[in-house]
Amino acid sequence: MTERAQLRQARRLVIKIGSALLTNDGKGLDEAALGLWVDQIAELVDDGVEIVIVSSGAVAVGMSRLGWHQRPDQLHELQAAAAVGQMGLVQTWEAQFKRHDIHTAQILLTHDDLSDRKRYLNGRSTLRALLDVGVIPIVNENDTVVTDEIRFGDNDTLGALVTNLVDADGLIILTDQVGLFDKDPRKNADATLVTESRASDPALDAMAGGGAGALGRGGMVTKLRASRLAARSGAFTVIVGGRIEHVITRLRQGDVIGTLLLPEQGRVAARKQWIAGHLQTRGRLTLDAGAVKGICLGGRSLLPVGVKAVAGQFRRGEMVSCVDESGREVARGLVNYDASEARAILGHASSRITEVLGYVSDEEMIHRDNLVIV
Ligand SMILES: Nc1ncnc2c1ncn2[C@@H]1O[C@H](COP(=O)(O)OP(=O)(O)O)[C@@H](O)[C@H]1O
Ligand SMILES: N[C@@H](CCC(=O)OP(=O)(O)O)C(=O)O
Repeated sequence: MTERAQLRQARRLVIKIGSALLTNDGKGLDEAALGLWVDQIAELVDDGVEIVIVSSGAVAVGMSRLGWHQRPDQLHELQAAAAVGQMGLVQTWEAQFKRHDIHTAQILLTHDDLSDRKRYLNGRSTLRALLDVGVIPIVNENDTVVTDEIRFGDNDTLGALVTNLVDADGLIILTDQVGLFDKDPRKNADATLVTESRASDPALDAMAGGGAGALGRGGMVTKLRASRLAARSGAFTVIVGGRIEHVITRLRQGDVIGTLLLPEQGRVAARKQWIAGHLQTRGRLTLDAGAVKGICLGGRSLLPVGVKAVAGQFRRGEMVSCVDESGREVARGLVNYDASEARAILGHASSRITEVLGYVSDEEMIHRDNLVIV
């Protein structure tokens, strides 16, 4: 498979759109451009792709609504502008998606939300619940409450953290340049486009050092850093020009536009490493000998039939420890059922889950992609 085919196969994508692009370089919200992206995103949704949008532009839209021509230095003025602009931003997203009968939801996050374990999990469940019912979350930083120290600093990082959070296949960063160049194209006429690279390649650091535009905050440095963060959960990143005609549709078709930055490891390996490193266990499943053998030696998923006991209180998607009958931990993984459901279906064949619970979420108690053997 060529690397661009990953875009054709993606089932869940995060699309981040920068301020300069959304506001047509500060001339107010570019509703026409936004409408064109929405049309293309609606096609992806039709195709079964789940989409999360990370939309910058609150400060820029607020500035334009308030008639401010220069980005203020004072934090409280920035926050005020963001509060005004966020209204315009979400109204526009909502109205544009309504044309396609697609609902949107506003999600405002701070760095604190993603570093606090409970809020992280809550944020994750909310986002997943929205995706499950076909709603498109429109995410931005919660500019009203953040202070200097806890600011993400830029929405590129937020986009990558959301990519990790929802376990997306990829992050698409739409910006005002057609992609990452080997030097800042606004200052160097001979700059050439990088079409594909490993996100981890150190040679990229020197290329991205050119600073940001007047409205954007991060420039390419934060986009590169975002691609490395996204790579931690095995996701690819594309940095691409949002003004390229049919940009999202063309990316989906596998066209070579923009800069594709690839993770070092395959998705499953990276995701397992990320799971192992990031999550604490919330409960314990005791497995019978057959299940231990199946998951440790056979690389199988854990089915309810192999579970003998359930301890602790956990929700769907949380991390549990799997122990053998002597209590020795053999694996950890993200469980598909909450604790009470798991207690109800333990020991049962997967074909009986509907009979026992009245519904079935997944055949597996823990899917093999979400299991780490310890
Ligand atoms: N190597 C590079 N390739 C492309 N753009 C670069 C590079 N170095 C710096 N830049 C600058 O990064 C800007 C995009 O970042 P930014 O202004 O933060 O946009 P956004 O609002 O989309 O996040 C470009 O306008 C460009 O001037
Ligand atoms: N939360 C801010 C984000 C600013 C920001 O990161 O902008 P950008 O570098 O254009 O993605 C806003 O909405 O204005």
